[in-house]
Amino acid sequence: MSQKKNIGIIGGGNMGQAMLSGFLQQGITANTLFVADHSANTCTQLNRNFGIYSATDNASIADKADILIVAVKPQQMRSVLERIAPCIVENKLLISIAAGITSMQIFTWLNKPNASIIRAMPNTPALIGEGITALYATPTVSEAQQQEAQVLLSCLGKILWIKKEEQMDTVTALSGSGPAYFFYMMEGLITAGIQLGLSQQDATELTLQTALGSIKMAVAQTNDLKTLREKVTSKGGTTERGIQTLTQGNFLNLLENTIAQASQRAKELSQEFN
Ligand SMILES: NC(=O)C1=CN([C@@H]2O[C@H](COP(=O)(O)OP(=O)(O)OC[C@H]3O[C@@H](n4cnc5c(N)ncnc54)[C@H](O)[C@@H]3O)[C@@H](O)[C@H]2O)C=CC1
Ligand SMILES: O=C(O)[C@@H]1CCC=N1
Repeated sequence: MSQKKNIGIIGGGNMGQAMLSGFLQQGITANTLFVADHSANTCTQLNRNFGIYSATDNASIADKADILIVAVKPQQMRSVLERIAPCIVENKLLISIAAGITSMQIFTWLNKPNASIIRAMPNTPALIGEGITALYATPTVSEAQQQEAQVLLSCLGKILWIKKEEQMDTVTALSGSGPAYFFYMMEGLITAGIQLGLSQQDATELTLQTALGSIKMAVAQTNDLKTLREKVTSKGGTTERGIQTLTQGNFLNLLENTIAQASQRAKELSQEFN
């Protein structure tokens, strides 16, 4: 991707670094990427590992950036935004990836009702360009800025625009947190395989390739998910017994509750750090 805008990221942690990797892999040049992190150690590592400019002073990075991504924890959002507010001049696009924190809170903490704010919810597969980022643009964001955000964040994988901001909490619970659920499930399958006599190496290879193959079939959409499941499930066979066990354990209910609870937590984060 070729672009001339300066991209700033405040917060060079897990998600900040996943985004940085995605940008660099897609050809955004290191001399247009600037990261602020309050840890001097992190700044040194970012500079060494990614060859980008990094500093502990948020305002200096906010000043340099045409597009500023704020990637600190929800609990740090208020103090970070209040301090960088003078740097958020007209035409600068601010993208927040913080779970739960609403655009209303961002406008209030910046004390800039006309600032251009986009809320984004990426996920860690951004690291390898296989993420999905949901985006919500506030009414102050121009068409051109939406396009800029879309082009930039497409470096991380797919993009999905959301029209209603309240849906961002569900999105956060589903795709923001989602990689953790898949990793957890794979951890569990590997452990089960080992407990039933497989070596760690064999259980891992069987689990990961099965996950990869299943995902590829699901994405190919030659059949819907139910049909794909039914094609594995022989009558009176092994899968049927396995699925029965999941059903008896209320697996689908558990998943529904998982997303509901994670979404509820996003709402709480917003209230806690108001
Ligand atoms: N980790 C994930 O999978 C995802 C995280 N998010 C959101 O991204 C944000 C960051 O999450 P993570 O990267 O997981 O957290 P993290 O803790 O790994 O990274 C946060 C970084 O911010 C730095 N930091 C803390 N206070 C700061 C300050 N005042 N000024 C500058 N830097 C500061 C920390 O040193 C740290 O490197 C959160 O708001 C989270 O909701 C969104 C989508 C996915
Ligand atoms: O767990 C969290 O709060 C963040 C938001 C989505 C993924 N990680």
